[in-house]
Amino acid sequence: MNKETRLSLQSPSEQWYDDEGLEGHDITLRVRDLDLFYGEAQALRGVNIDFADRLVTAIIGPSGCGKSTLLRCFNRMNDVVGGCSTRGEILLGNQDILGSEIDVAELRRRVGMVFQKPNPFPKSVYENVAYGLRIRGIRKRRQLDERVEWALRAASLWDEVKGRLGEPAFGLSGGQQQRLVIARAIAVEPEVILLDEPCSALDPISTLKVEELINELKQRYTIIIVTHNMQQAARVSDRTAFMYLGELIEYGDTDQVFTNPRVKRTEDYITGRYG
Ligand SMILES: Nc1ncnc2c1ncn2[C@@H]1O[C@H](COP(=O)(O)OP(=O)(O)OP(=O)(O)O)[C@@H](O)[C@H]1O
Repeated sequence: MNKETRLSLQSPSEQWYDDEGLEGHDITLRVRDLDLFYGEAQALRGVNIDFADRLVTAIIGPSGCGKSTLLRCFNRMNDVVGGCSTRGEILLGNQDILGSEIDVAELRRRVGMVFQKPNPFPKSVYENVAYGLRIRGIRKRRQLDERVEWALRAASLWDEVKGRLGEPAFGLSGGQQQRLVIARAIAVEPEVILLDEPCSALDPISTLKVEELINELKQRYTIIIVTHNMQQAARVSDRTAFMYLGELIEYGDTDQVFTNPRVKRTEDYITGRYG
């Protein structure tokens, strides 16, 4: 985003947009003047934000501020909500993903999503990861085996499941299921990984494992995480976006946002004055 665009986004002390930490990173997703309506109700208001490759960006803000709505725009999950409409642009590379000509299945391969509750398919551990690969035309058993192993290793799960690949995924613990879902997403080589409260249903040890995994995965992907947990946002993210009532209020380096927020509203939220 050029400086003029940046400045035009800021009305003093109401909003703050700082993209200084983004140098040296490719911008994967560019959101421009994004408005979203559920019927008559406006849930996103003029959102402008860039997300960079090989960084983790946390989206924080009080309940109902539009975090999940924004995240769901990135792989068109809002399409299934009747009466939902958008204005503006979201560019993935050079392509506006809100366009009607977009192949939504291919978009969801490029932009993988992990939800609050682990949602493995009712299939074996192996088939959960192999499923998307088969859809992409990989049929040879050896190739599938290699790719499944690679994804499970990348999701830090291989050692725990290598002896039970044929068993139902539902037999895994919640934390293992969440890492399996992450393996399923990365098997098909996405560019962006969306995480919507990925640890809220997990115990502290599983949470730690998923956070460690996020830290490893960021070496290869653009990661965007919605979380209510301030400590988690501070631990796992490089960049933080604070939203309030559908607007992006503050965006900057995570350390700066947490230690020296530029907008009073961000400070109030971070210090627990509301939300
Ligand atoms: N399917 C829907 N239909 C109508 N309104 C919706 C729908 N989903 C969300 N909303 C509304 O849009 C606004 C933003 O909701 P959203 O779920 O994105 O917020 P959030 O910040 O993720 O909240 P939370 O932290 O509680 O998950 C809220 O006012 C919510 O009631």
